Amino acid sequence: MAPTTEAPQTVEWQGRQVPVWPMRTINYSLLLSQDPDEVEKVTKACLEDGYFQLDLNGIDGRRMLEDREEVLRLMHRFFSAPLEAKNEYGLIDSHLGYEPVGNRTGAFGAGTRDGYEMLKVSRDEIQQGSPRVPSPIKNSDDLRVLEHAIGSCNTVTKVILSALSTGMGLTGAARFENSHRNDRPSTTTLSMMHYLPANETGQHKIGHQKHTDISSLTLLFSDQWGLQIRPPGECGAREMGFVAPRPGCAFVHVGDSLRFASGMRFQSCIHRVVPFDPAEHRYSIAYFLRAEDDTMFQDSEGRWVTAKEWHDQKFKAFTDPPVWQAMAPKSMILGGMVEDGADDPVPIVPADLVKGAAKETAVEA
Ligand SMILES: O=C(O)CCC(=O)C(=O)O
Ligand SMILES: [Fe+2]
Repeated sequence: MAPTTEAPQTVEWQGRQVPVWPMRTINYSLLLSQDPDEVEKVTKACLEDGYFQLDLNGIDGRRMLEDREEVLRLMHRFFSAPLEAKNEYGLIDSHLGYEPVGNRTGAFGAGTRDGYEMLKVSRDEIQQGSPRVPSPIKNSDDLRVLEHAIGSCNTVTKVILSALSTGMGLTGAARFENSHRNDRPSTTTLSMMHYLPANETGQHKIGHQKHTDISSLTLLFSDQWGLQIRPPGECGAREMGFVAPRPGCAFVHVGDSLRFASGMRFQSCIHRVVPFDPAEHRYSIAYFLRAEDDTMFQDSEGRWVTAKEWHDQKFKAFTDPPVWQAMAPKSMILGGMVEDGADDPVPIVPADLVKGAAKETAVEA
């Protein structure tokens, strides 16, 4: 592996040095022309790591970056609206609608809840021209912002998917794009997340639980620290470490569906979100490119499932109460990826704001 990042190798978090994992950087403009070296590089990144930084600086990616800025502005406005307005439709479907803080398990496992609110907009609904979005962002300018962003994210992720098909030597109907056609129903969605400061949510509502994504590819934007990953290692995924935000880049990672579609050859990325600075509001945007609903693949337990079934079962595992979640196979939450040791090798030195959460981690480990 050839790491290409200027980020520090460790960073201080909660009183100890935590790794900042190096990773490959893929140039979007080169990928757009299917540059053979870049195709090989992105394929290797998915085979060996399951993630990479996508550099969108330059004429081809700049439009995506501008769309992202517009979405960020819209998010700030939306999330400051009253709860009743944001929750006008509630969670319409698991890939569509509003979820308040605390709907899922939190960053530090059983007994904690998540510390973010989230609005998801379905790509299919945007394409059909009748999206159900809450009134604070329902005017025509806002809908255009969402349409542009979803259009850009769709193009960018399809370019990556196409390079991966080529890199894996797939042809004709076997190419990954053929199970991600725009006119077929899917749970593909744009997800906008707002993590509240830990001192507002309290010590038991923090971050985002450790998981792999349901999706084929996730295109993730955030300027702020907080995302952690466990890179795959020879004896199972290694220690939790941070992903350094990079200007003009998106963090792209492989989710379960593409790992399954690759016959388990691609790595699915184990990640979670923790409060890097417990006093700040954190904003992130994730585009989840998902396979057509009726795509069949063999999951981590060897069962034949459709993309929609995997989506619904795993979403349920994310939102189930801890007792039920503990009964779900571990391969559900982590997509069959294996870990080496606990998330945090030594118990976290408790910072005042997350004292309860740190205790939970120590117990869990
Ligand atoms: O907020 C982030 O940076 C990551 C969110 C995430 O992992 C997810 O929504 O699946
Ligand atoms: Fe995720």
